[in-house]
Amino acid sequence: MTTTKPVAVLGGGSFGTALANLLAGNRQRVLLWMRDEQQAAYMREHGKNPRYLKDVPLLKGIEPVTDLAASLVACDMVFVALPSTALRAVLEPYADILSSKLLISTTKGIEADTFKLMSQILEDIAPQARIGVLSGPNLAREIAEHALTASVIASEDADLCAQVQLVLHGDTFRVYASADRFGVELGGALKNVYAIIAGMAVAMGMGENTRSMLITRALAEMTRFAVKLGANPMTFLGLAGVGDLVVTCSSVKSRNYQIGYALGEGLSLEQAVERLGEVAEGVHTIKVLKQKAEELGVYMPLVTGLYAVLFDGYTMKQVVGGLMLGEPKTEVDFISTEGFGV
Ligand SMILES: NC(=O)c1ccc[n+]([C@@H]2O[C@H](COP(=O)([O-])OP(=O)(O)OC[C@H]3O[C@@H](n4cnc5c(N)ncnc54)[C@H](O)[C@@H]3O)[C@@H](O)[C@H]2O)c1
Ligand SMILES: O=P(O)(O)OC[C@H](O)CO
Repeated sequence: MTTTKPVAVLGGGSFGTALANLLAGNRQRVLLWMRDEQQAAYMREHGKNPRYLKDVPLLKGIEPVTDLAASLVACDMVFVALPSTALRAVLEPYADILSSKLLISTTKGIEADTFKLMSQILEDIAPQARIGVLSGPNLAREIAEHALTASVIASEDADLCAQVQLVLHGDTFRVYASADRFGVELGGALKNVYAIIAGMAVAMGMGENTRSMLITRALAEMTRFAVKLGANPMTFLGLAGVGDLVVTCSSVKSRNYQIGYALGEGLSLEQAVERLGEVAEGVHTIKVLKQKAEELGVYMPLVTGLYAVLFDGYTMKQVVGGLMLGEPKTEVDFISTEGFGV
């Protein structure tokens, strides 16, 4: 299916590039917006991104551009693939133009001062816009290399979901719809924190039992937190919950995992971030999440442990000791514990 107007993708990084190719592969015209004119000029001339997914040819139909206002005016559907730290500042000046658009966030982060998810920021900026979230186990590199992939478009607006399915569905990319925007988006933001822990654990030589324990307890922890905020726990059993958690905690292609791996090798957080040179949202999320969990009184030992290692000078060994020797507990939160006394 092709729409008559081009589709806008905002962000010239890995995900913006992969998404633009996916859309162009479905014969959509794409305006791929980035802030750097030199980068856009290089992409127009060489048909490749000089910095991200460098070896992936850009498909015909993608126009790298730097005029944000003109790009937004030209399109009805806008995918946002900007870092969470930049999204509000970049888009706020264009509130009027954004009001009539379909805005789909792909950014998996949480705003520091407000604890808002990215689609909530889009709502703040353009309350009249139609808003959705695309999330799932979606490593940019694998999408660009046509690995079979599934994702979730989540919105209260069923027509928006259908339109996004139409432009993205293809031989290698399948899109499921969900009405639980909050749960889908929260899952994508929370899993980054656990991927840092997983990377760290791998660098320190963890076994397969340990990986399984970590991912499963991470799922329990993030679901407990999400339920406290009013989310539907069932969403966490889907692609945007456990699906994304598994891929991000298992893949060396995940940047959050790479940050954790570097920490496990003994680098400081600053060194790890510098070595990566790309966005790893979990580095920001851990701070606000720890604070929010305390505020809400939600038990999140993995989050507390990672925070202690990153910012309070604890060693991984001390934290792991505390976790393993903690008081005995029952397992799945949502099963009755009557008679267990815990
Ligand atoms: N890469 C993936 O596999 C993937 C998959 C799904 C979702 N995401 C999400 O997409 C978002 C973007 O990640 P990415 O992988 O593209 O990051 P990236 O590090 O590959 O690229 C980030 C891009 O944002 C640009 N940028 C930074 N600050 C900017 C600003 N103020 N104005 C305009 N552009 C700015 C950078 O120049 C760069 O082009 C993140 O929230 C990430 O969680 C990424
Ligand atoms: O590379 P990461 O760690 O930002 O993860 C990318 C995607 O979110 C995986 O679904």
